[in-house]
Formats: sequence, structure tokens, C-alpha cells
Amino acid sequence: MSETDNPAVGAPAAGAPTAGALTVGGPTPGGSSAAALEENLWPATARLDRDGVLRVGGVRVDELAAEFGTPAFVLDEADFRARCAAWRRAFSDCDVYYAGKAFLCRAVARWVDEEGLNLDVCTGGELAVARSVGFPAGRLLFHGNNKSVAELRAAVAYGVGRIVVDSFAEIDRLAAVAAEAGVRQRVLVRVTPGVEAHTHSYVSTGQEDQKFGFSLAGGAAAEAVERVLAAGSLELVGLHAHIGSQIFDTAGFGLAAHRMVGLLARVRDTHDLELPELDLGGGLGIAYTSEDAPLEVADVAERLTAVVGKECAAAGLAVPRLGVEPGRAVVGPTTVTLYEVGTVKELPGLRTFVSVDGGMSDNIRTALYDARYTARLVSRAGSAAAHVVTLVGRHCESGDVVAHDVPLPDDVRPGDLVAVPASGAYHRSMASNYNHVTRPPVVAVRDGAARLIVRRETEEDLLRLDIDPADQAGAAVAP
Ligand SMILES: Cc1ncc(COP(=O)(O)O)c(C=O)c1O
Ligand SMILES: N[C@@H](CCCC[NH3+])C(=O)O
Repeated sequence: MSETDNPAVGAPAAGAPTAGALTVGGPTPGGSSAAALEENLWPATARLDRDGVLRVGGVRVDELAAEFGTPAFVLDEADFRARCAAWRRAFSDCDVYYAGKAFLCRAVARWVDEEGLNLDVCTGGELAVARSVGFPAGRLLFHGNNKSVAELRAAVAYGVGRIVVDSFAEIDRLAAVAAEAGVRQRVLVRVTPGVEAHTHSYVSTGQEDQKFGFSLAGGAAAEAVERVLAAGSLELVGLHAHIGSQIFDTAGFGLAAHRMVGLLARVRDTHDLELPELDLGGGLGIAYTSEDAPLEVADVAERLTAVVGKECAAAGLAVPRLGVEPGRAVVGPTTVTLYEVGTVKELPGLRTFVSVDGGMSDNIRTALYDARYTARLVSRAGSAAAHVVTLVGRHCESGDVVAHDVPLPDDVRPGDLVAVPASGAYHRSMASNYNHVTRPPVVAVRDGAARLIVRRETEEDLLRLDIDPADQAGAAVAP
């Protein structure tokens, strides 16, 4: 997403109050000591009021905290929709699948549909969300390296447009499921193109040594193509590759595209068949701190279409319809996590810990990937002097860090609200109940109004799954 693609950055948001509000990166009149919001890190409609309070979607976060409590995910709906539209524009003749694993709920599935994007689901659970809002089945794509027979049956029964097969066992299973349902299921074969993405090893999926897909170099991909073609109940429509996530350069995408076109040419040569589709997955990185410099979606689109076009021309192939599957780049920047500060603990000569009322149960990425985040005081301007603190959560775990080395005003105190930007992707979707902490709500804000799209979990929710000993009688397994 480029600055210019994003109409709300630096300009008043539609419906957002402007009197008394400061624009992103704008001046700070009125004597406020609040530093401007860093560009690219905050949702498009984020503004600072004169008193230093953050507004998103035209709503003050102190009011959000009063109404919905903390921690809470605050999602800028206009930004989400604008990002969907930017992807659709950039990849105009392609299929853009929003990767629901980044964050999915019914409202989001609706927005994705309304903005004309398709949807990538990777479990029966994500499929159930899509189904519950009647997401058009033909625009769904189903991923996963170990889909169960029940999930395959559910997908086929709903009429999911494409299923990406990931193992030989799954080809057999899906062929049987489709035959049993009396349909010919469209499939893509997931290929491991042997590309090392420059990202954290846990989110790198293009290299040979990993659990996803069929190896291109080792010949498994070619064999998978052959087996799908031999299954009467399956229709092979294309190939798929996804090299990893949080990627900042186009070289890996370009190399993967090059190799995948090579495989399309081999399929043509071997089977006299030109596959009509090539899906190059997701993975475009976003800024979590001002050190990160993400690629523009338009540049990625241009690069990928150019590489595929050139390679196809060289191989004498018709250009296939491209697919892409952005998750993080659509939802990541749209959301901030709002926390309340509970304690400030100074360890002289060591560090200052600022504890908030969430932590690794709503953001596991810091502990899991050593991810870097920033945060800011958002309920008042704070003192001009800043000190660098470690923002930690409330969990029974020393590694429960929300953000390392965050500069906060040195008068930060209990009761303050702090916000962590860029927390829309893989936060709520990876949230847990560790320590029996209830998962935060997601509040959508737009045009000065806020509404719950995922409510806060309650202790009652936790106990509902936990069977009362009084009801367990007779359920014991016989010795
Ligand atoms: C197959 C596939 N497609 C799309 C995505 C979305 O990736 P990202 O959120 O980095 O765009 C992922 C996650 O890495 C994935 O595994
Ligand atoms: N969950 C990861 C990305 C993996 C995406 C799924 N293949 C993250 O938070 O960055």
C-alpha cells in the first residue's frame, strides 16, 4: 500500500472530526507534548487530539476503553476496506484471496466479500465462519497440510471453489470424498519451490526442508500433478506456492514465480496441458516499527506480473491467471491493541518494566518470533522526557513481553492507556487463554462510531468448556 493509495493518511478521515484533531505526522499545536504518530505504523484514520488522546475511526480511545474495557483490539474498518480495494486495484486481473488465518470473523468475511476479494481458509473452523455469512463458495480456497476427511467433506459439500492439495495421502482422500459427493473438485497442487525467503525461520515456507507442499526439485510436485490428473473426481486447475511471511523484498517472489512457470511448462510438455492458474501465495511484510520499510503492493503486482509474463513468453505458454493471498498486509496495519497500564517497576541500573493488562495471550508474536513492536501513551500527552521501557504483560512467564525497548514518557503511570500499532494480523487469531485469561474483544471503528465485532470472552465462556465434576459421574473410562 502506498502512501498515495491510502487516502486517509495525512488527510482528514471521512467522518472523523477534524477540529482539535492532529493529523498523522502533523504539527502538535496547543502546547501538547505528544509526538506525532509515525507514518505507516498506525491505522489510516488514526489522529491525535490536542490533549494527546488517540482517535481511530473518529473515536477517542479513552471512550473506547470506558465502553469496551481493555485490553481491546481496535480495528479501523475504513482502512481495512481501503487496503482490500488497493489489492484489488493492483492485482486487477488476478484472484486476490484474503488469508483468513491473519484474522477472521464474520464481519471481516462480509467486508472481504463486499470489497470483491476472495477468501483463503485453512481449517474447517475458518470455513465455518465463511459459511455462516454465506460467503460465495466458488470464491473460497481451502489450504492446509493435514485437512481431515470431515473438513474435506465440508468443503466439497459447500462447493469450495479450489482446494490446495498438500500431500499424496490428501490427493487420495479428496478424490474419494469428491467421488462420494458425485462432484469434480477443482484443485491446485501446492509446490515447494526451493526458495529461501528472508524472514524468520518459523514463517519461511518456500525452502525444501519443511512440512508444506510437494518438492519441485525432488520431483514430488510433478508426481502430484500426475496423480491429480489421474483422479477422475479431481480437476487440476493450477499450481500454488507460498514462500513465507513478513517478506520485504521482491527477489524471493520473483524467483518462485520463475520456477513455477518452469513447472507449468514441464506440465505442458509432459501432459499436453496448459494449466490456467498460478497462485503465488501471500507474505508481503508490513511495518511494525519505523525501522521496517514494506514494499508497495503496486510494485509487487508489477514485478510478479512482469516476471510471469516474461517467463511465459519465453516458454511459449499462455499467461495463467495469477492468484495472491495477502493476510498480514491487509489486516495487520488496521488494528491497534489498547492496554491499560497496571504497574511501573523501576529496577535501578537495569530497566523499567511497564506492565499492561494483556500480554502473550493476545500477542504471542514477540515471544514466538522475537518480533519487534512499538507502543505509545494514548490517553494523554505525557511528559516531554521519554525513557526506554520494557512493556510486559500480566502472564506467569518471564518471556511475556509485549514490546522491547519502547520509549514512553517518563511520567507513565497506572491507569494510563497505551496502544500497540500493527496488531491486526496473527494477534487475535493466535490469542490463547493462557493462565485462564479471557481473550480481548475486537471493536470496529468507523466514521465516529464503534461496534463490537467479536465480544470479550468471559469467565463463563471459559467454564462452559470445563465439565463440572458433578456432571462427570459415570463418564470415567473403565479400568
Ligand atoms: C498458504 C498461505 N497463504 C497465505 C498466507 C498469508 O501470509 P501473509 O499473512 O504473510 O500475507 C499464509 C501464511 O503465511 C499461507 O501459509
Ligand atoms: N503467524 C505468523 C505467520 C505465519 C502465517 C501462516 N502461514 C506471524 O505471526 O507472523
